[in-house]
Amino acid sequence: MSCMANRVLIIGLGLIGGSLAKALKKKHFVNVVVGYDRNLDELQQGIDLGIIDEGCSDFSSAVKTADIIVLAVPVKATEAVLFDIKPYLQPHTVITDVGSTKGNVIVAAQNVFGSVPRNFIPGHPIAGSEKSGVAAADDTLFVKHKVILTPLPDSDKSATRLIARMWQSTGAEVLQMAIERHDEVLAATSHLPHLLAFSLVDTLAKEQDSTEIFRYAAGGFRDFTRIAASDPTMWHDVCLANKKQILDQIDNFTAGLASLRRAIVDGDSQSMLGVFTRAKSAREHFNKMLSGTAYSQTHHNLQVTFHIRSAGPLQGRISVSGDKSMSHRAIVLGALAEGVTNINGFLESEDSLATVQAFRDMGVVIEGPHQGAVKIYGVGLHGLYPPPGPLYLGNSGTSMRLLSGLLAAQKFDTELLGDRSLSKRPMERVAEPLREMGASINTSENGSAPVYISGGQQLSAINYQMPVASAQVKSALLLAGLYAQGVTQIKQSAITRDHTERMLKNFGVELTTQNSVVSIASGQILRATNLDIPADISSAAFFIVAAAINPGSDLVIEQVGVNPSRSGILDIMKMMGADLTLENPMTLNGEPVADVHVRYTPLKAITIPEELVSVAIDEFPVIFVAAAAATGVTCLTGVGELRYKESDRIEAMQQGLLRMGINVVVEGDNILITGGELQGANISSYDDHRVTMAFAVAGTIAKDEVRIEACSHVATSFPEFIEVAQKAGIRIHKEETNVSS
Ligand SMILES: O=C(O)C1=C[C@@H](OP(=O)(O)O)[C@@H](O)[C@H](O)C1
Ligand SMILES: C=C(OP(=O)(O)O)C(=O)O
Repeated sequence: MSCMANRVLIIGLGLIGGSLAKALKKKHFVNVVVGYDRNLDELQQGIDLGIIDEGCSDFSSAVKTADIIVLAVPVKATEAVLFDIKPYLQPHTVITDVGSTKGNVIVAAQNVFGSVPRNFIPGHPIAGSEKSGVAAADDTLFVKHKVILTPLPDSDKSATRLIARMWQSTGAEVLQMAIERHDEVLAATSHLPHLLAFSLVDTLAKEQDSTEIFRYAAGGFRDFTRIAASDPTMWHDVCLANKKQILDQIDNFTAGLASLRRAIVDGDSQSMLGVFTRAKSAREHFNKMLSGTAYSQTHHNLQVTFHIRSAGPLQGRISVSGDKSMSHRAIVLGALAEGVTNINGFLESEDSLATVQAFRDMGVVIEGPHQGAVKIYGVGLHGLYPPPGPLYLGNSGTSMRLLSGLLAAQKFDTELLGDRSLSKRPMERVAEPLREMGASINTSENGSAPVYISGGQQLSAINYQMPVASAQVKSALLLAGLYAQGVTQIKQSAITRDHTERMLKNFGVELTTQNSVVSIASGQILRATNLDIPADISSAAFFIVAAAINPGSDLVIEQVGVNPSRSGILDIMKMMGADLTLENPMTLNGEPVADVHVRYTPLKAITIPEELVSVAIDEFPVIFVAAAAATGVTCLTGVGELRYKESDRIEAMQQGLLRMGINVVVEGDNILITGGELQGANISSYDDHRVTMAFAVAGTIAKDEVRIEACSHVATSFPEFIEVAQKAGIRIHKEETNVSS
């Protein structure tokens, strides 16, 4: 089989055949594009418009000389066309088709040839338009569209490659699928929506006052029914060709609609909201999951670059968004509670939204977030439903680890997936103690995601000495402990954030912490509550450092959570000489909160005490920047955990600071940073939100512009970073480049 093609014969010059002809000619994929159409006017138009090189009105010579034959005819006509071309087919000729159902095309080939020829490679371009005819041919129709090839197990491999290359030359992305799967998937994603559009328009058109209805039909109706203008004959054929799969999908949809109808009849708000809130986020979610990118960014083709110039003083009062750790926990505990939990101050970031989506996938109705307000209809400890597929947790380590603990105790199986960064992070640190409790949980070969959890295991309490200082591990075990027989005890080697413990108490759960051992007994019920989430100290940290290093600054960051298990940044900055005061202290749902007031004073280098590492763990990227701005050599030890975050944060900070002219020496986990004058530079974000924001702060005191590449990840924890930074007086702007064009 030759892998080159000289002549392509396209049988059927409709929209698809015509567009393919035009694209192949434009890309010079072959020397000659020959067209055939029963309708001689169409054929003549194809020649006149320059869409084909040659037209033929009888098959014999065109088929004999073709290297590739594309059947671009209605699926129902496939058998007749194959029969007609059979006498002239040459052994080397590769045949393909463009039909939107594949099972029947295979049957047609069997009927004509006895068995499917090895060089017949069925295909289906997922592209189209409600327009038809060769005049509508568009050579860009397939660009960035998918084409599914469904070769049989014994199909010729080089023939498959040739057809794949043909489609790729038109700009399409080529995939392969088994025939049955193709027909099932298409029934759900293409055939059902078309039938719904036809049926809706037909039903409304039959109403007596249909003219009125259509006159006032708004955009929603038009969007939904656009495809009802598609070719009726083609859709008639599709329905017959893919009957079983289409009927299954209609039944599935009818059942869904019937249950929505029931909810409306019963005035069952929770069920109605369940359908609407899940559907609202589902499209976005699946796009993210398929592209392996972050969760809620709508413009994932945009490359975001930050530009920062040295600022004047930072002044005034700012507020930063809600605490990420508490936002995750509020969703988890609200979902497990009995009753309705209202949250205010919820962080609407990629990570916390990943947790929201996971619980929606497990049947929990969650309204919002809307301007920080979220309402969760708790389902109780045993009310979660099996999710319809893997739970996709984007970039969020907290979601994956906390959920591992919770899901290990459920009756159903789950699979947890993450993006590229999360898929590299260690998950055995939660899997291993959960196994000790009796969980059935597997991680990948290198101990990371995907995490597979088999449900239906009765867990037993353990006494666990944590080898790493990790609030995520502790929290996972506390959640599992809610279900495990006995009293689960977790001993910490260092202080880690205790938001889970504090928040569980808000939900009425009793637990104790004594001599760094946290104990929780199972059999307790969580009762819904209302929660106010304070501003995130980890986000405030960027402005604390920025104000501390920019002469003349006087900045207040309002209502920041200053829980001592999180406030290491304040201690470290004070030790370095920063002028920092806490004002208006208060308590919100058991969490200490205060306004943080920072005024500029020169910083001096220190040796950071190791016991402050775990209580400032996420702030180290920006602490590196404070050290770069301080006089002298700052020493850090025991920060190895930084290597297991969204990036290797030691490496990321060292490389970036070196580019800015700062001497950073790393020996194992010991780091020496010599303060100095920072230069402008191009910096890589390492796709890490905290690294990005830390270098934005470094840019405020650099001599020349700092440019940070790939910054969209700030949405992981702080989507409004740019706006807040500008408000504080930082000269930062973002440049967006469309990488798809
Ligand atoms: O429990 C939490 O919410 C978090 C704990 C920390 O991780 P480790 O538990 O891995 O230290 C921290 O780095 C992360 O940003 C949030
Ligand atoms: C490490 C972080 O988060 P997570 O572990 O949830 O991904 C972080 O926000 O810095």
